[in-house]
Amino acid sequence: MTDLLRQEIAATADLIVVKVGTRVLTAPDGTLNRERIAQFAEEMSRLLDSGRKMVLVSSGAVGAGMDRLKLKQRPTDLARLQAVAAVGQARLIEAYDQTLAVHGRHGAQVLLTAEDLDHRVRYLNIRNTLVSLLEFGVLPIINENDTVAVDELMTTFGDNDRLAARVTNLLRAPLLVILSDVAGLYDRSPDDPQAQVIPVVHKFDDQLMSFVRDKKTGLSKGGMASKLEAARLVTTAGENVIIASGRDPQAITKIVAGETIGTLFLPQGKTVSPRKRWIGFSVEPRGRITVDAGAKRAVEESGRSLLAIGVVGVEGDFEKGDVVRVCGPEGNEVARGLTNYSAAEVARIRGIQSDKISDILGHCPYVELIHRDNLTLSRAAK
Ligand SMILES: Nc1ncnc2c1ncn2[C@@H]1O[C@H](COP(=O)(O)OP(=O)(O)O)[C@@H](O)[C@H]1O
Ligand SMILES: N[C@@H](CCC(=O)OP(=O)(O)O)C(=O)O
Repeated sequence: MTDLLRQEIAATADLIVVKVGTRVLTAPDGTLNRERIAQFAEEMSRLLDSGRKMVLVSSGAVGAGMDRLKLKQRPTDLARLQAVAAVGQARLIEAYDQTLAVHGRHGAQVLLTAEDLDHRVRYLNIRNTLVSLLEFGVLPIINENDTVAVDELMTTFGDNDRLAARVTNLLRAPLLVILSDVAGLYDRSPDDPQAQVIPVVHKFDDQLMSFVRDKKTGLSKGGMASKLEAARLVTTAGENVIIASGRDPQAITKIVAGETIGTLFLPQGKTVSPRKRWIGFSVEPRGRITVDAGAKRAVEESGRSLLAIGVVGVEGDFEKGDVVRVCGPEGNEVARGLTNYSAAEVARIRGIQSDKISDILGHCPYVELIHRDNLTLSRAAK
């Protein structure tokens, strides 16, 4: 079953986003592994030659910068990390480009921040640029813009795994491949000799999250938790993710041949429209609206718009047009949506019938607090 599925996914994935993490691209002392970069570039060239469109999300700027500046240890303070990444980013692209050129291909540097993807216009500009690069037969090589973004360098969450997921959703790519130093998602700590790779994940549940055994080290920051979050973002939008070992120099080639390697995460439901992907899986929400059980059902099960009458609470400092979380009475996120009213307005009209909104606010531009066309369910629709 899984093998047939893999073969079908491999055969139909005309556009593949590949994310390569720090652990694969750097030696244990943190410096850049140029041999691995050359292998990736060669593999990417072959796949481009075979007619697939490929996008690479590559970490490794800090490692490359350490090489250049002859640092033996990864800096721990932010400004120095950013400086090292700025030096290294140029080296990283150069290293990819050298091998790509041997195969008649070119790499293009694309540096992005989470905020770039929050803005609808910038988001569409990024999409247009990437699509044009693909039409030129060029390999876009994406990294977070470390000079301005601090998330990926310092925190445990906003890392290249999630950036890769957002780029996959932006391009509507059918497959995201995340390459790391592990063979896939293990059913227990990777250090445990009994640990087995889970070949396929059908559903995101609490048990899945319980397999995460991240130990934070100085090297990479995302860990398996952020890989699972990336997989959730992509599969909820209706596409596929494979986590596999980047230590295998043929990993992508094998995946494209439909071989059973790594962990395959299957789509969680129907394919989600491009605009709803942006709302649900790209933008960072600016606040939270808590709704009662009836409104939760209306949104989640009946696909209805959210009305003020079902709102019981509001948090955050959002404006009209911002994306907010919609949470049920127990606090669980039900959906994300573009709100028609600011946080201050929602606080005044919560629990109110729609025809009374203008009595309170003096105007009522919209009957719905969030229109259903602007709502994306956080769990896939059946
Ligand atoms: N259940 C698990 N299965 C596999 N790897 C896991 C698991 N839980 C935690 N990990 C850790 O996730 C690490 C990979 O993530 P990360 O360090 O962010 O690598 P990368 O630099 O490739 O992004 C592995 O080295 C492993 O220690
Ligand atoms: N952007 C930085 C850090 C990337 C990073 O740590 O990411 P990852 O290894 O994917 O968790 C770099 O290129 O070195």
